[in-house]
Amino acid sequence: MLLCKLASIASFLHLQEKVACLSKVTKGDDMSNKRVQQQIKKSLSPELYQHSVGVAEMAVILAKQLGYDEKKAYLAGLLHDCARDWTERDLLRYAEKNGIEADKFSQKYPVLLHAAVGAAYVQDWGVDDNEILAAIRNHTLGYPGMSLLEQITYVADKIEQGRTYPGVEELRRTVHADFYQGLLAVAEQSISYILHKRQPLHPATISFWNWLVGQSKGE
Ligand SMILES: Nc1ncnc2c1ncn2[C@@H]1O[C@H](COP(=O)(O)OP(=O)(O)O)[C@@H](O)[C@H]1O
Repeated sequence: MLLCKLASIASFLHLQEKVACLSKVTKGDDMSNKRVQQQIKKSLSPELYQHSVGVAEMAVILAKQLGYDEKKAYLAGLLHDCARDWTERDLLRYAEKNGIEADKFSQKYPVLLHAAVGAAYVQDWGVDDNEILAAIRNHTLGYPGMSLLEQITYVADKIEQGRTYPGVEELRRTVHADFYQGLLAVAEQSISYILHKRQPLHPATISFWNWLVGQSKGE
């Protein structure tokens, strides 16, 4: 009888241990998320941090609209510009040291490396979700066949609440009415902006545009 009671107490304690362990893992996730949030706040200028929070919040709105994981969308948005404040020299040096390919275009315009460098850099903070890393890596140039999280981050970057350029309100309306029409309109706006400044367009963005147009025509 006593043995039986002891056994049931032991099994109860074992269960409790298991529950405690499980909640530690969950807590650990929340804590590491918190740590990442503190890291990013420390790493950015107040303006860029505000933009990043804006992108994270808009990414959550879009994730809700599209039925995507809101936590992942938030983190991708928050971290997307983590290397945007770096100097050209630091971007080039980091890329070289970490085996990040700087194509001819990026060698000439190293600011474009902030996306790929950012995706490598956040791994030091423990961010290892491949979808989030890809969303950071591709948020500036785009490419054909972007994943949903990459598209969300790309769009959120251009229409977050802090953006005030002419036409942004209309873009927000289009995105919320039909995300894919909105994506096309956002890409059109940001490509036109670069062309208007008479700047060259990265080849990945040309392919991205051609893909988007094809998609919109059902090709
Ligand atoms: N697809 C592209 N091709 C060539 N240059 C680009 C492209 N996208 C952005 N740029 C240029 O890179 C710089 C930084 O881009 P980005 O970080 O997206 O702008 P912002 O600081 O407005 O968010 C800008 O000067 C922009 O003109």
